[in-house]
This record gives sequence, structure tokens and C-alpha cells, in this order.
Amino acid sequence: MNAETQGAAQPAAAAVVDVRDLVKVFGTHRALDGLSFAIAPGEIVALLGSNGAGKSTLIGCLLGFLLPGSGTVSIWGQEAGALDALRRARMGYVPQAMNAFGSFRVGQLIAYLGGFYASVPQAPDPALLAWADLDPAARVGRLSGGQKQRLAIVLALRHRPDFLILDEPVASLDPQARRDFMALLDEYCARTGACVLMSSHILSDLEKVATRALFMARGRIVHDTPMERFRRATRWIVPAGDGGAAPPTGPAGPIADRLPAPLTCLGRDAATGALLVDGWDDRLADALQAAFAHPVSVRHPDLEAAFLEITR
Ligand SMILES: Nc1ncnc2c1ncn2[C@@H]1O[C@H](COP(=O)(O)OP(=O)(O)OP(=O)(O)O)[C@@H](O)[C@H]1O
Repeated sequence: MNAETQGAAQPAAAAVVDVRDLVKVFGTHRALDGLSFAIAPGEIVALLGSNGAGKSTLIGCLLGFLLPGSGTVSIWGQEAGALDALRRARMGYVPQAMNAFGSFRVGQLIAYLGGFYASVPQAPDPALLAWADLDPAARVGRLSGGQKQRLAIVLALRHRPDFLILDEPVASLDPQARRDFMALLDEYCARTGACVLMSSHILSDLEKVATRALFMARGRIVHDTPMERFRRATRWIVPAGDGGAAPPTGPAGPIADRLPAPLTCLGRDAATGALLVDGWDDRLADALQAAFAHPVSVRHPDLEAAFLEITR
């Protein structure tokens, strides 16, 4: 990671979240293996990782459900496992699945849980309720999976949190509900300055709304980039022939070792030989071409293709 991408290692003074050298071991398995990052107000951070990468474990540590084996997790300057009520009330959490409160009615539950927050507004945000489109008289236990997820989102946003943690919040939402939720989240953060950490396997959704991407693999953060930088400076370098006919070797060995500065290699697609690089600038085109024995083309990656390469 270069200076521009490693914001995580240098927490801002006003960071909401500050995680340092976090390790969490289950038995002999290091689910979190020494990760560090910070989140500033207003950031919408996409937490990306394959199954088992450690996302939910990290979220558990942020919520204080899990205690670090070593390292620290601070939220607004206080240890996450011992967060005071005022700070806790400024957080919202959407779990992967909401299976509790089955005997409540929807409207009853929204009012009941709202009562735990001293500063909660009298009425929930009408735009939020309109998006959720739930019958207040319906029993929670009889809602569909997607409706339960909508309710979990309403409950998490009901008290207007400053830090929202979403653990795969949209997996059971239909495409229209997902799209509308992304727009709602974007508007909420722009209006309130709240920050968000959101894990999801639906990368096309995250790409629309995230301001930053944290890539996790095997309990570590393997890449941390602002989305603006991802769009501007992350590229595929594709060898001539586009079908893998010409592997990206230069006159003296693998091109990954010979990329012109400041390009760094994030991965290499074994099928095509294409390199995923960070640090791209159009002014590097001549220097790049000179480093190759064959012509190459430079292409934009989408987040999903980059994810597959970076977390391999
Ligand atoms: N309570 C636990 N006891 C033992 N191992 C656990 C426990 N919780 C998680 N693990 C292990 O830690 C690793 C990370 O799990 P985690 O649930 O954090 O992954 P994840 O990135 O959220 O995955 P997914 O995308 O499938 O939800 C996995 O190998 C998992 O089996």
C-alpha cells in the first residue's frame, strides 16, 4: 500500500473507529490476524472478503460482542467492549439475519425499541418507513426474509446513528429495494455526516455508494483504497491478443517486477496474464509500453473482478 491508500494505518484525529493490530483467535484459528484501520466521519466503507475472511468477526469486535485477543478497537476514543451508553446510542447495527422479536407487531417493535434511546425522534423518518413498506400491524415472525431485513434496517436507522454497521444488509432484498436502500443510505450519510461500515457480497451495490473499499483475506486487510482512487488509478494491464497468447513478460523476467514507478501490482489473472495494478496515470502509457516485449492495453476493472484478484 502506498501513502495514498494506507489511510488505515494513520488514523485521523477525529476518527470514529480506530482499530489497531487486532487479533482474534478461535481455538487455533486466527480469524483476525493483526489488522489496523480507521474510519472518519462521512466515510461509507465497503468491507469486502470471501466467506470466512473474518468480516463478521471484525464486526463482532466493533460491536463489543467479541473481545480482541490482542490489539485495540476504539470507537469515539473508547474501547468498543466497554462503550458507554451515550456512544452506544450513536451506533446502529443491521445483522445478517433478524430472527428475534417474532411475537411483536412491526409498529409496536419500532416504538418499543425506539424507547431505549433518549434522543430518538418521536416519529421515524417518513422516507425510511416508505422505503420499508411494512404493515405496522403485521407480526414480525410472519414477515418474509426480505421484509425482516427491511425491518432490521428501519430499527438500525430509527434513532439516526452517527456510525452504522451493516452485515450483509441487502442479501434478501429484491433489486428495487436494494437500489432504493443504497440511495437512501447515500442521502442519509450526506445529510447527517454519519459513517458506515458495510459488508456485502453484492459488489455492484457497494460500488454505487461506497467511498472506500477495505479488502479482507484470511483475517487481514490486503488492500485499502478510496473508491475515487480505485476508479482513477486501478487498472488491468492486458497483454496483446487479449486471450493469454502473450504472457506479460518483459525483456528480463516477469513484468510485475518491472512496472514503472509508481505502479504496484495487486494481482495477476492466471488465465489471461493480465495484471491488476494500482497507481495508474495516463502519463505512464509510454513508460509502461516500453517495459513490455509485447503491446499491452490498459482497462478499467469493475469492483468484482478486482475483488477476485486482490483477495485470491
Ligand atoms: N465462534 C467461532 N468459533 C470458531 N470459529 C469461528 C467462530 N466465529 C468465526 N469462526 C471462524 O473464523 C473465520 C472467520 O469467520 P467470519 O464469520 O468472521 O467470516 P466472514 O468473512 O464473515 O464470512 P461470511 O462471508 O461467510 O459471512 C471462519 O473460518 C470461521 O469458521
